[in-house]
Amino acid sequence: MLRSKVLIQGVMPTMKGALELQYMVRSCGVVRMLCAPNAGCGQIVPKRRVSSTGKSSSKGHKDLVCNTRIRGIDITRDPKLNKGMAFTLKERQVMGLQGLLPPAIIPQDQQVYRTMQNFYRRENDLDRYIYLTALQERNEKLFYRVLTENVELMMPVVYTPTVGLACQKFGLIYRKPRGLYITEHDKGHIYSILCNWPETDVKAIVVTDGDRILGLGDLGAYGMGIPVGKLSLYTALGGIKPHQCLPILVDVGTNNPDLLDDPLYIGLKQRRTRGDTFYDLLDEFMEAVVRRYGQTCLVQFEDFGNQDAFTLLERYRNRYCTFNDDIQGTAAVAVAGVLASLRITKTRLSDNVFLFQGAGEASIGIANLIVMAMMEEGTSREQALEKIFLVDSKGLITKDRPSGGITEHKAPFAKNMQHIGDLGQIVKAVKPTALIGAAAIANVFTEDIIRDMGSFNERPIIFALSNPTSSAECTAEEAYRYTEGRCVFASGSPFDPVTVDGRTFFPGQGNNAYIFPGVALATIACGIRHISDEVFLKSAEYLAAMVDNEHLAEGRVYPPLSDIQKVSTEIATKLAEYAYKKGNLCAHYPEPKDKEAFIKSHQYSTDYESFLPDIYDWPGHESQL
Ligand SMILES: O=C([O-])CC(=O)C(=O)O
Ligand SMILES: [Mg+2]
Repeated sequence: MLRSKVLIQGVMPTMKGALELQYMVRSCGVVRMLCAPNAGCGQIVPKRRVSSTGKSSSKGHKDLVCNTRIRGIDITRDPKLNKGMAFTLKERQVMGLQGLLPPAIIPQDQQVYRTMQNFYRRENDLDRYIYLTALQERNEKLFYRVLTENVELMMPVVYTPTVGLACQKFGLIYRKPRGLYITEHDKGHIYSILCNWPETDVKAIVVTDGDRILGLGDLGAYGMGIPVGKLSLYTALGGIKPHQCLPILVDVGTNNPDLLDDPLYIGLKQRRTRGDTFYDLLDEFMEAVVRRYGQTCLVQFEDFGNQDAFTLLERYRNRYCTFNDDIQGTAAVAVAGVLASLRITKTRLSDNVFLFQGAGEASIGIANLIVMAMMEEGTSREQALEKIFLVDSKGLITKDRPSGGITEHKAPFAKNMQHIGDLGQIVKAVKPTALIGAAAIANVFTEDIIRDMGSFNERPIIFALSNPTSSAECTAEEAYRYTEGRCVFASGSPFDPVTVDGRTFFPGQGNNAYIFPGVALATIACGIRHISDEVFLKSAEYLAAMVDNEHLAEGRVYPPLSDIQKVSTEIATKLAEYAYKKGNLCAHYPEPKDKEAFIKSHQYSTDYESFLPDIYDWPGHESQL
């Protein structure tokens, strides 16, 4: 192989450093200056990360982000490589970018400023969603920098509630393919479709079939917005590297008549295929994931229909590395909120009586985790089940309910009492200490119901968990106002602070976003093979312990959203400690001593990589030149 020293010619006088730049050229003429002598093909080895403030940062690993043969305009078209106008003069010269960019060199800090200006100029959240999506597709590092620095402002845009609207309008706002679409016609070829995905280092997949998108129902292929949004939070909150994340939509049709008639619909125009054909397709999918990405590739199931969600979780939980966010993630965040509430109500968990409006994925998931937590307190399973009441579309779940419809998941909670249909009457009969809504029936917590909760309890717990905001069981304002500010409130979608009688309350957002990024980060870092319910109970306990007394005094049962990245890292660290202590949970050994440093070493950095490391810093460079 011919290697020679090359001097860059014809650069501006200010770039004296560039004139001295030496790099290697292969006989074929392809510039190799980005590869360290021992690096694998295409691997950037930056000398160090330089943050926008000019400080070196040790956060994050070096990433396999760049095919070094990409040059010129193609670099600016690759969101993983593109830095916009932040490319330095040296980089522009060496990488064939001169003339393709305006002459100004604009560092990332200034790009952030410009991005924020553009963000604020948009008139509504859907436009802001479209703007941020375009940024993500143009300059990934900049997108994650603005998102991580403005979580409170932007999470409601890239995630709940706006992502719900974005899914509803997906046909209209669709620009570019993001993620993989697998249809039932791909049966027998799913592995080769996974091979079409350009990244080989995928560690986490979020998959949906679009059957129950948030509380909005069947949105079919428009549901792709959900895996995309969830995985944006994997990176923004958990620090999981974007190239390790893969959003997938499994399209087996939709039963939504509006979509079947919609000329903009992007999915298969057919009614949903269910039953064995559907399960066989999912079986092939899971096998293909393992074949392509290995056994420790995490698969998060999201927004599947109720029955399928339970069936698939049972089918795969002990065979693959998987969890269902709507059952287990939501359960953990709700239980965390309840555990924190107990410090306000000054009760034990087992002293409480829970009434769930809804008996679907979320309610059953939460109810089961509460049973586990009560058993940890020393209560028997039978006694714990007695304290939990479920209401579904046919009313209270009782043993000999005339209307039936009691599935195996609801059955353990069925009560030996007379059947009551109306929620208001059920609340009066049961007198719960905690009322939890998760059935996406908007405004079902009426003024009377909320007032009743306030009359039975000094500090009633009221959680309106349904998403998006339009599906919430009541607003934060209603809950606080009708209980004279005495309730402990949380909701699935964000609500603004509420002032009642001169006191301001900060409603907590009991959204699984407090849980899944941390669980995913620990799973990926440690190679946790199977994610047990205990992992979620532990996560709930860790999260509840992060709520300090000042927060509780303001009515918050979760740490402030502005701390959610810290929370995710801490949950991941504690889970790593737990998983290694348990002994057989992890695939990745040897066990790291400092779990926090270990977890952090897996996290993404939003700092731009330097494309021109100083080759003099490469060990052994002298012998290469
Ligand atoms: O996405 C969210 O905001 C929470 C969630 O999983 C759901 O509501 O299905
Ligand atoms: Mg969900």
